[in-house]
Amino acid sequence: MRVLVVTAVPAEREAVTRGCRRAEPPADSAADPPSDSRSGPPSGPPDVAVVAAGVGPAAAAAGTARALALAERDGRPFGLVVSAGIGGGFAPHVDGPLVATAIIAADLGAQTHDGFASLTELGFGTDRHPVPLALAGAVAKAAGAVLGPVLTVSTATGTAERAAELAARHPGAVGEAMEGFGVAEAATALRLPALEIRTVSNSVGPRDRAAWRVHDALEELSDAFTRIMPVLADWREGEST
Ligand SMILES: O=C(O)c1cccc(C(=O)CC[C@H]2O[C@@H](n3cnc4c(=O)[nH]cnc43)[C@H](O)[C@@H]2O)c1
Repeated sequence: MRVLVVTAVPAEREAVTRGCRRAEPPADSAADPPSDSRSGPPSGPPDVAVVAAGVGPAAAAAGTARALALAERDGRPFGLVVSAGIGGGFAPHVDGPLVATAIIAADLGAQTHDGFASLTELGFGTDRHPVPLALAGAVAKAAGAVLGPVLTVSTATGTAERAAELAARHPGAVGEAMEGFGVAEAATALRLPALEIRTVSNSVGPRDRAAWRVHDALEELSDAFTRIMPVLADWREGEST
């Protein structure tokens, strides 16, 4: 199965690519026969393509849609789409990897007299995409990641008040970034499952660029992909979500 990984910037794409290349192939089927017929023989490493589509949900959606369409045209369709990169963590998740249990557009909607109304609440569509939960759980286990909703914003949070507002609206949210919902929108348009994995570069809250751990987060992103490649290799489209 082909996997499309979409990042925002080239540095994230290169980190993911490094991680994929380091991954050991799954155990040889001759040495380790499958434990049950359902799983079938272990497959080889997944065919992973990594693209840097740009920062923000619109660039992410456009870049994902383009990559998916070209693959369809070439007769080499993708079976899974992953939004990956650095992101902000909601306390206490202030470092390490995060895997989305839902991909939520947190500022897609309208300001009303009663506060923010999401696209879903307005009746104009959806503000959230589900993920294949069994796969997300297996990916999180392999990566040592925290599971929870990951928010997509067009405006990165820069105050404690905004962080608290988002956390109150989305109980259990573990992270914030700017591309996941765009990637998931494009994947959903082609009826493909989507995941989001982030490694925390900063805490969601007061703007403090000096406190960002971008290099560490990129190294952790690379390591996460080394760890999850065997999981992606053995996942079959249409498996229980
Ligand atoms: O200049 C700032 O204060 C600032 C604060 C948060 C994010 C940015 C970005 O330009 C984000 C660009 C890029 O990184 C991802 N990212 C990383 N941390 C966060 C975050 O806390 N909130 C949203 N996005 C974040 C994001 O996915 C973008 O690709 C600048």
